[in-house]
Amino acid sequence: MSGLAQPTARTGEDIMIEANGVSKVFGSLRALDSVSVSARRGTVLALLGHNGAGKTTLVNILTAALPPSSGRAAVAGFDVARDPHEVRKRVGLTGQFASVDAQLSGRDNLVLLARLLGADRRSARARADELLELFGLQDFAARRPGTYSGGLRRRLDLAASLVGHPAVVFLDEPTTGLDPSSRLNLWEIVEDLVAGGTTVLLTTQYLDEADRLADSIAVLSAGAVIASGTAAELKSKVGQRTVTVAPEDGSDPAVACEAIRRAGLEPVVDRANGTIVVVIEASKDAAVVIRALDGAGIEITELSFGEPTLDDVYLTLAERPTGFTP
Ligand SMILES: Nc1ncnc2c1ncn2[C@@H]1O[C@H](COP(=O)(O)OP(=O)(O)OP(=O)(O)O)[C@@H](O)[C@H]1O
Repeated sequence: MSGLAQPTARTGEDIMIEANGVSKVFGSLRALDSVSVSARRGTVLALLGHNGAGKTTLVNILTAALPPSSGRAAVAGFDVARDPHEVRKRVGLTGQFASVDAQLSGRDNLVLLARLLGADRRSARARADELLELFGLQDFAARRPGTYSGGLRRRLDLAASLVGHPAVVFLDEPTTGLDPSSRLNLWEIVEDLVAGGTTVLLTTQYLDEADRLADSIAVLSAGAVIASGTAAELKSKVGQRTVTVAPEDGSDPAVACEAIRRAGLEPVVDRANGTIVVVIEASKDAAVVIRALDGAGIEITELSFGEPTLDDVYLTLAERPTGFTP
């Protein structure tokens, strides 16, 4: 009789996902061109890119479903080309739930998956119940997945991918089509999972999702990584932080601008909104603007900060085919 073993990474392994100069060629098409990405244990790596950028191909290589044409990829310290079985034992893939039995209840499906992974009946039931509780699915355990809402199906799908205690989970667009509260619920589940040491590779079209969940982001375009880093690093590459002030009605914008300039910053007047926009390097520069206007006797009726968003990053960096809508 056996339970579900937790396959471990190679001893001391901290980099759980690594692609090094990975290329993939399909006939005359170079789907991946020398892609390098990595993720440490217990972190989320997000892959962003338009349709056809190469995300699925990279995921297929990292899950040992497809061999790279050249370059090296490893998961949990095991090379995908040399040790594909070891890799497959350690990865969880969402989107797999469609392949299980539609006639079985949610719980019985999880039990069946655990049995297929070699657990005895008792351990399989225990693992199913553990996951049902973790995902708040106890009340739906006896129902068939076909009767579930979209949000419940995604949760069951994610639960199914975790049956074998994978060290690395691949989430392919996990919240597409979900309502805001179901998205939030799934994000919290992913955050708990990562806090527990699981490493996640997330592909998403939602930049707010990458912003919230990802420790690092790689932007893929036409098979190549065109930018990578934390969300903050990517934002600072493409955009500037600004502070926008609205001086009181009737005040002369030229006087306000002169005061800001004397304080060492460069203002721009937005005539359409009657506001003044100042590019700032640090939060303390906002105080400089306020003090400068106060010193000139100008009241401020509105004050706001502008941060570049990941949308700015994506739209600036990613090469977009005609007709593509992010
Ligand atoms: N088995 C294959 N044979 C030939 N070409 C392929 C194969 N798989 C993928 N491609 C091509 O490789 C390129 C990258 O495809 P891939 O599916 O990796 O992109 P993607 O970023 O995952 O896109 P999507 O968001 O649409 O899933 C595309 O041009 C695609 O048509």
